[in-house]
Amino acid sequence: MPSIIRVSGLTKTYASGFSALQGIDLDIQQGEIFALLGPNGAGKTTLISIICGISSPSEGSVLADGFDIVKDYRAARSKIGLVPQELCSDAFENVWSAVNFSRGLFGKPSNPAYIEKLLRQLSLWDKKDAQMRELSGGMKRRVMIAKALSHEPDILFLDEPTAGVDVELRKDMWQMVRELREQGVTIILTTHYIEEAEEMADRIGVIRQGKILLVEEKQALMDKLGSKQLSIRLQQPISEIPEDLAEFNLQLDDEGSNLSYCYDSRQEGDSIARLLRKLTKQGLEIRDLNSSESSLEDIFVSLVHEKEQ
Ligand SMILES: Nc1ncnc2c1ncn2[C@@H]1O[C@H](COP(=O)(O)OP(=O)(O)OP(=O)(O)O)[C@@H](O)[C@H]1O
Repeated sequence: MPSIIRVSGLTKTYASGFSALQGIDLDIQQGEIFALLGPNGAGKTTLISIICGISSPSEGSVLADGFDIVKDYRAARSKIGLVPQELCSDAFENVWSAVNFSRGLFGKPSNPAYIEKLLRQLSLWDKKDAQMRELSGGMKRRVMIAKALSHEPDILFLDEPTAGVDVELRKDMWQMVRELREQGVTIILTTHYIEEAEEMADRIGVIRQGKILLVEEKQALMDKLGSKQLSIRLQQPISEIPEDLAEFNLQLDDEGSNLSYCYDSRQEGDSIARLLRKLTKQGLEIRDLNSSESSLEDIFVSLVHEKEQ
């Protein structure tokens, strides 16, 4: 797939001297949902602000659909819609005007049919005459999305789209984002909800302290770093792990009545079968078995932690 955004050697040093981005290289592919995942202060908003032309880079370059965001600012910016982290709009303006006005800002000719389609798609059509102050938080967020899409961009940035949003609305937002992708819009979202990245993204980039730690297909990331755990409940508690089982990565918990076996799901081979045979040989009777997979959250925490060392 071709890259629709190409970030090369991007750095950002704020006037305070703080270095928020330190040599970012990143390619976003056309038509994907890309999640930029990182803890608070990692540099996500700074990166998005530069790509969207709100903040200027210190070094490096960004191409949006082939246009340089500094040299060809207008052309690059017209390709991009941004839903900022903070909801900002005029409380007394009505929905239709707010969205229509945003389109005008990009110098696009008025297109009421497109705005109507957009508002219908975002379930805002019946609110088109309502003032912003009359809307619920979820509706306001949808208006922000409509504003960001008003000039028909190919790329949509969503900065923390579901921060502080309840579970139901979050799921609606996810559905909406998927539908946009089906229409060919490339989506880049920042989040620190790992669940959101797990649920939505085709690829995930992890950023920390102004550096990209990794970029991977979501599934590959989960397969690559995913470990599994097998919980073995014993009929009778034991006081220590028998020496014969030393080769396995076992932990004894729950007052001796549970053995936890941690293994790499890709390299498991026949170790579980061997472990179970050895348990039987030791005369340990099994009451129950339960296996669980590590989530993206576990992976993320271990990754960020690992790089800190
Ligand atoms: N105008 C500024 N001047 C100086 N430092 C800044 C400025 N804006 C942001 N920073 C610093 O740059 C770092 C990255 O901030 P940024 O907002 O990009 O992080 P983030 O990953 O979006 O965080 P969050 O998840 O909390 O929104 C932070 O340490 C922040 O304090």
